[in-house]
Amino acid sequence: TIIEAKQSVRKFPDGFIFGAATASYQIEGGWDADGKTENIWDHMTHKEPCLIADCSNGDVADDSYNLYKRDVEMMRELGLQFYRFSLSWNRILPTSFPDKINEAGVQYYNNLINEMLKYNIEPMITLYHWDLPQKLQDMGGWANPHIVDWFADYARVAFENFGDRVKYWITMNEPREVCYQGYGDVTKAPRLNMKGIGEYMCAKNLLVAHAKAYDIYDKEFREKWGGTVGITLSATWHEPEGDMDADLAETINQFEWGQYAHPIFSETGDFPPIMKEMIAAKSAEQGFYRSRLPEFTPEELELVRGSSDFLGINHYSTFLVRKIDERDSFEVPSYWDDMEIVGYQPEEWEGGASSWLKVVPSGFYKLLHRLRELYDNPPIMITENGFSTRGGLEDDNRVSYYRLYLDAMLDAMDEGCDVIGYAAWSLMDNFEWMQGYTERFGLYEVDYSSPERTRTPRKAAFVYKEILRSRSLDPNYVPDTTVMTID
Ligand SMILES: O=S(=O)(O)CCCN1CCN(CCO[C@@H]2O[C@H](CO)[C@@H](O)[C@H](O)[C@H]2O)CC1
Repeated sequence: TIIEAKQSVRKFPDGFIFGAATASYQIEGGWDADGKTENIWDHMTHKEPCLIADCSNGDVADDSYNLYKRDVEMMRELGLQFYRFSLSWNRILPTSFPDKINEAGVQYYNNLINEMLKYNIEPMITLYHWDLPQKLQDMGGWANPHIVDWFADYARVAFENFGDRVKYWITMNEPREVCYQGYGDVTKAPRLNMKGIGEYMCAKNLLVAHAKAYDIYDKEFREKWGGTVGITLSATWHEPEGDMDADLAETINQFEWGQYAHPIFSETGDFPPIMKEMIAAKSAEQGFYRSRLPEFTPEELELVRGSSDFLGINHYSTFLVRKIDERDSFEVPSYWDDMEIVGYQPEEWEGGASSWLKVVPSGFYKLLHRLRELYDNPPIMITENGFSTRGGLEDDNRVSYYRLYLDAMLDAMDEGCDVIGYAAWSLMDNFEWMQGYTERFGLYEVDYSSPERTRTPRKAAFVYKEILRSRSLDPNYVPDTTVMTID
């Protein structure tokens, strides 16, 4: 189905900011350089290399640990206003705790931040983008309530060292992927697979940890530095097919991103009521003495509610939903059995290299309106949106994806959704987790066969550059891709 972008040229509002995003484990390399210690992705990829599609890892990745000046040059070529990147917890704190600060690690991030500020590119830091210190995972990781203080102590060190120059902070990247895929399944490190139990313990502790970090910024740093702190949620849009009742779609949206948005952005706080009801009923049925969904204490509820200045959203695609039936065999207990719903995407939908990435711009539009309705129109920063291919510079399908999704976003903004900025995922190809380097998301292609990890702009980089330069969306713009300049 060819989805036509509108033919008119559309302007972005003044004040709207454009960027691009990456993450530490996916780009830095230097996995054990200058005192950095092991995280759960180092550990997993070294222990079982071929869990990754191409048996690769992030030991070197894009080598941004050494090539960050080229990265900043690329940001200048694109004309980025901001760049979202994440800190490697144990590049800064080798023991995971603040008893020892690794000056070389702090220096790397200071070098990157200072190089960006030299060219007026705003740094946006994600404190946690999945690379937990292995030592903390050995002590239970996100299932251990002590992680609240471990994370808060780490956050304070980051605020102290970079907060004078960094005004945009994101505590967590995609809690649902951390908890469901890492603790309730085997599709992300640490692959604990404690279905129906681990992901909910992780969810509660991670939310409290996030809130404690927010509170620290609020009380100890906001007065003197005036930055903003938010959280980034992965938000897939789900919708009913045909005459299926809309409640099914609403339930899976609430289990997927409402699980984290409701405790922070809703009037009442706490997990979504539908989640509490369904998991409590299932737990009783299954003989548990108490619900498998942990409870917040009254103090925790208060700490979490309202603990974000903006809502970061990573959106890529849309799923249809159906009730679980005899075709399915979800384990009991499990996240999927708890909601008795499953998402799926029709074969004929046009997609990217990632199995779950179908081109459905209308889903983005609907998601933005739903978030506006549910949480009283919070300021939303699109912290990731992008398209994967198998490689190649003539990426017309990536160009089309960006145009369609930015067009859908402008429609939602024209109708009142408070979207304040947008970051393309990703500045350059990088380690795509369990898919290794087989799925490419970069505006710039990275050559992994060259020790220099040469970065080359794709057609989409030239188109994105023009969108940022003209601050408008022209579906008929044809870029001259012969040379990339810094304007
Ligand atoms: O419901 S299911 O579990 O059957 C599948 C739902 C679809 N998921 C939604 C979340 N998305 C996270 C994307 O993950 C984000 O996007 C980038 C590209 O993957 C990563 O490289 C980034 O690190 C990450 O922040 C992966 C696909």
